[in-house]
Amino acid sequence: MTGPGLATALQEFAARESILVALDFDGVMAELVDRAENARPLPANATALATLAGLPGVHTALVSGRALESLLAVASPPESTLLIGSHGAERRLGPEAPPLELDEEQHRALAAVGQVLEQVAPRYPDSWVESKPAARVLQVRLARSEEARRRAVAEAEEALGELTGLAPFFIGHGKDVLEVAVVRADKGQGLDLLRSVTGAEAVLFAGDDVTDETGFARLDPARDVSIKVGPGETGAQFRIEGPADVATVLEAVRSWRP
Ligand SMILES: O=P(O)(O)OC[C@H]1O[C@H](O[C@H]2O[C@H](CO)[C@@H](O)[C@H](O)[C@H]2O)[C@H](O)[C@@H](O)[C@@H]1O
Repeated sequence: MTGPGLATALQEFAARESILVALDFDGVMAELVDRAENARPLPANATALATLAGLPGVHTALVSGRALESLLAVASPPESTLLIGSHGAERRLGPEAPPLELDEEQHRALAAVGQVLEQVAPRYPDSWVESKPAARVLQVRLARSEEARRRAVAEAEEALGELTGLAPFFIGHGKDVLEVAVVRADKGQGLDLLRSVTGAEAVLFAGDDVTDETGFARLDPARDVSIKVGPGETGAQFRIEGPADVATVLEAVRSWRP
């Protein structure tokens, strides 16, 4: 899995009385796939998460850019697992998840953004637009070439730049996606919220995408553990190769629980 540095950090983390294990979904719990609705957690990751979720003093969470509804559908998380969706804009911290409410101006901005992306997508075969409660996402993973993916995103950004007179919207880049949200949220805020509602002494967070960097930045290396999954620049302390290594990390935490 890991170097000795990560093994030691996990052992120290697991020894704390109350811990939060928070995981990104796509590219961490699940391998990336062409269509978002087809992603599923690797069975070993799902089992390891469920085992941790049942231990005293262990809080578990999924912290995802997905809409909460989509996260629930693909992840089938344990009942007690806290959920952060839409990069922090949606939460399920108990049996009920309060619906995300947009004001009229935000609805108008979301519709305009959606229209722009819907105009760009057909020019790049097999690109499509995903709808989320507070965002629209141009999905270009299946576009013909790297150049086509780059052009689709650049074209969308240029057209978005011409929109005026709307409520603010926020552009984010993920893996083969351009995401435009009308609610400002990030995974760092999501982790802060989870830390405060759980009262956990220490937090482990694993993520694979640029959007996870705000989460890594919120962690304190003296007590928390941040893990980048896969390649790419990162501010995380540790790195593992891919989703297939996640279960090993979770099992290590379980094995060192007092
Ligand atoms: O924060 P995450 O849980 O990693 O969610 C981020 C985005 O996940 C989805 O897109 C990504 O996964 C898809 C399925 O593997 C893949 O096809 C796509 O290229 C990836 O970017 C989701 O569709 C987005 O809305 C999320 O923001």
